[in-house]
Amino acid sequence: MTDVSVIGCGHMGSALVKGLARTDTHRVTACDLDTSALEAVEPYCAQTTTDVAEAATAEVVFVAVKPRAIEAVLTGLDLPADATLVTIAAGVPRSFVQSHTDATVIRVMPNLAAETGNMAAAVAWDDPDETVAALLDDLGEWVEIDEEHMDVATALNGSGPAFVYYLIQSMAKAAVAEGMNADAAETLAAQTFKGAAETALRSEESLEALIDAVATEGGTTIEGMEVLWDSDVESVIDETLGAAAERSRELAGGFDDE
Ligand SMILES: NC(=O)C1=CN([C@@H]2O[C@H](COP(=O)(O)OP(=O)(O)OC[C@H]3O[C@@H](n4cnc5c(N)ncnc54)[C@H](O)[C@@H]3O)[C@@H](O)[C@H]2O)C=CC1
Ligand SMILES: O=C(O)[C@@H]1CCC=N1
Repeated sequence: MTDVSVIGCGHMGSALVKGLARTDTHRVTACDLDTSALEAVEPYCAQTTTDVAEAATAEVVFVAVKPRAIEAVLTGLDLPADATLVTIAAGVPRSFVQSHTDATVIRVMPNLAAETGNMAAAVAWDDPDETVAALLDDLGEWVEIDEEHMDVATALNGSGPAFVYYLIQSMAKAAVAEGMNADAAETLAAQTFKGAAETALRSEESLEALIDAVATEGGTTIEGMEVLWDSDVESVIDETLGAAAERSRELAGGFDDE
């Protein structure tokens, strides 16, 4: 049983609390200044508190407040050297967080699918931490990266769910334009993303081979793929991730570690 606290139970913090509640190997303290945020997570955790000192006794402390609020939280958080602080804030360097705490700092870029155990997370740490690795395993899939790639991870898997929702919506809209009922179109589009993602994750085949497997010779898929290959979709996606990554770099510019 790992004692975990989550400071900041808004969109991302509450997803972490709910995701951790899916297994019974954690004792979670949820901390927020906003009592309505705490009420929303109360059924999923051992205790809720508005007092950051109560959250400071956990073995692993997730800080899940907005980047602009992180300095105030760190200043009020007195963690011992044997604690681990996990920072998930976009654009906030690990060195900045480390300069405010004696705890070991691990930087993670998670996403909202933590709530359902389907999170994609990028992790930057000095040394692998088995306890944090086990927590992340419970929340979904994670990969270790160098911190210099955190800006692009923030764009790819942190912001990524929003981009994917947009693509699901676009495919569903196209089906509706062909006359399909909107609910049916959204279910089919979303489930198609889920199924394709599951295959992409589990298959040994390359993505090109997976496309080929769908595209029967003389069939329908190749007609659609020709449109995609001839379009500027790839460069638009490149710009989309580029803009989000650039914003992460801009945010980082507002923090220094002194
Ligand atoms: N929303 C998302 O999809 C993702 C967010 N993140 C990161 O997670 C962090 C939180 O983002 P969101 O959940 O979207 O923001 P949010 O605004 O939904 O939640 C922030 C929460 O922190 C609480 N808070 C503020 N000051 C506090 C304090 N001093 N003590 C305790 N609680 C305090 C607020 O009351 C609020 O409930 C950000 O740093 C963001 O970069 C990372 C990955 C994905
Ligand atoms: O939009 C944001 O800044 C946060 C970080 C990644 C996803 N949401």
